[in-house]
Amino acid sequence: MSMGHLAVIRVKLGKWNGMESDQSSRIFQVRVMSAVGKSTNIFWQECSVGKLDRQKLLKQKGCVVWITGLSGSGKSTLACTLSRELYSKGKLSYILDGDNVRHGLNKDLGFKAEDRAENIRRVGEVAKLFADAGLICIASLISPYRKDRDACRALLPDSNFIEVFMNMPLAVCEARDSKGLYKLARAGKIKGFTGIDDPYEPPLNCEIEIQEKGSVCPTPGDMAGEVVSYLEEKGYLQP
Ligand SMILES: Nc1ncnc2c1ncn2[C@@H]1O[C@H](COP(=O)(O)OS(=O)(=O)O)[C@@H](OP(=O)(O)O)[C@H]1O
Ligand SMILES: Nc1ncnc2c1ncn2[C@@H]1O[C@H](COP(=O)(O)OP(=O)(O)O)[C@@H](O)[C@H]1O
Repeated sequence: MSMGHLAVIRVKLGKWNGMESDQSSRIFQVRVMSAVGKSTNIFWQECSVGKLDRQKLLKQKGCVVWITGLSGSGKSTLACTLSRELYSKGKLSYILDGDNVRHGLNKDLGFKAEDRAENIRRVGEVAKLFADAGLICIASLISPYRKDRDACRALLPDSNFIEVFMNMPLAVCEARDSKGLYKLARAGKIKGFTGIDDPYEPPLNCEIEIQEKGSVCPTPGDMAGEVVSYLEEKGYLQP
């Protein structure tokens, strides 16, 4: 038995020292003490309301839509358009945007490789909780390193992590430069800017790739439509 994961065993009937009993169902629980990371002497707490119950209530399935790409590639635009489109269909989503999360939960992190890794790890854990809550969690971060994104994927049952790669050429992102950051990076005023002097590792097996057709970028509505079609096809928008 993995000490990190399986913390509660349910046994039908029988008496056993050290077990708690639920009189009505005659189901007994063994509470297993675990050590996870630096936490010792901890117990997993079960609740009778589970993910399936919440999904039934919300009439949808919890999952993570993870949008990755360069600054200016359209991550936030897709996230917002998708959230609005889902809302209009009566589906509940929540956006975890890198820029926003760095205003609170991750305000102690910068842009060194280890800070970016910790940024992605924390958002991956929070996204997992949102998916467990039954929501369609839209994570929108540069998330430049493949191994960090793959670690987030590994937190969830495989099909519940939908990686969307904003495959926009650097030249397009730089020409947009809506925040003026590329200009500062080119002038050497920002060091370690993704795509300029810091790496971006494209996904090898993403579920959805958004790219130009010819040299025309799909509209925000088209990009969101592609993700909604995927979610519909895979049954995420049903109980
Ligand atoms: N050095 C450097 N490199 C890249 N981006 C930078 C940097 N410094 C600040 N910014 C701004 O921070 C936003 C990216 O934050 P993320 O949390 O998504 O980044 S990461 O996933 O940890 O790499 C990013 O927002 P987006 O443009 O929405 O991607 C930038 O506005
Ligand atoms: N599909 C698109 N077509 C045209 N312009 C877009 C599209 N998506 C985003 N943009 C524009 O590009 C800029 C950067 O988009 P944004 O969503 O902020 O990117 P990111 O979150 O990846 O940094 C914004 O000015 C936005 O309006």
